[in-house]
Amino acid sequence: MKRENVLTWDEYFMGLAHLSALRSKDPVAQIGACIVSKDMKVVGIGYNGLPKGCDDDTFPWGKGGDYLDTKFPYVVHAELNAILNSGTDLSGCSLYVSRFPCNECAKAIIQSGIKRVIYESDKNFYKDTGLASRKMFDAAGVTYDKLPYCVKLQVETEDNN
Ligand SMILES: O=c1ccn([C@H]2C[C@H](O)[C@@H](COP(=O)(O)O)O2)c(=O)[nH]1
Ligand SMILES: [Zn+2]
Repeated sequence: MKRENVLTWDEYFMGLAHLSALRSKDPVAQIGACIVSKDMKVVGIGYNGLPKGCDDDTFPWGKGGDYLDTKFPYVVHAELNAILNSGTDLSGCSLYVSRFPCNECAKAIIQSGIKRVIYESDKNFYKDTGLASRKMFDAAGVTYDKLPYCVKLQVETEDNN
């Protein structure tokens, strides 16, 4: 008899986004993103991190003080990294991301041809950045759906092997 109660597709792809987020060096926010094609193949994955050649130990990770001494001007957002890592046509794809995208990521999402965003945290959703994202998504016909926090990485035990 087959196993029941396996992960749904949404849980599976959001789970991959979470796994990717674990690579982030940001001490405050670890964001993961996973792009999925119409035929349910993973075509891009990413997390928030510094651009190539920018040393994790040299660049700042703080949020306070001078703008140039904070992480904000330097970190590549998870969604953008997933798009840049994909190297393929993303028309009609879905993007799973652990936090609702900021307006800069929204622009990249729209321009890449992604048509659906599935997110978990709505930390940005009601901020100006999230409002701008929604305004652009609505105009461009990109849908966005919130997933409940239901994804847990399960450690194998003898019982569930
Ligand atoms: O759409 C987004 C927005 C932000 N991020 C990344 C960028 C930073 O590393 C953190 C945000 O840090 P806070 O301390 O929560 O301000 O998240 C992203 O990947 N995608
Ligand atoms: Zn962003």
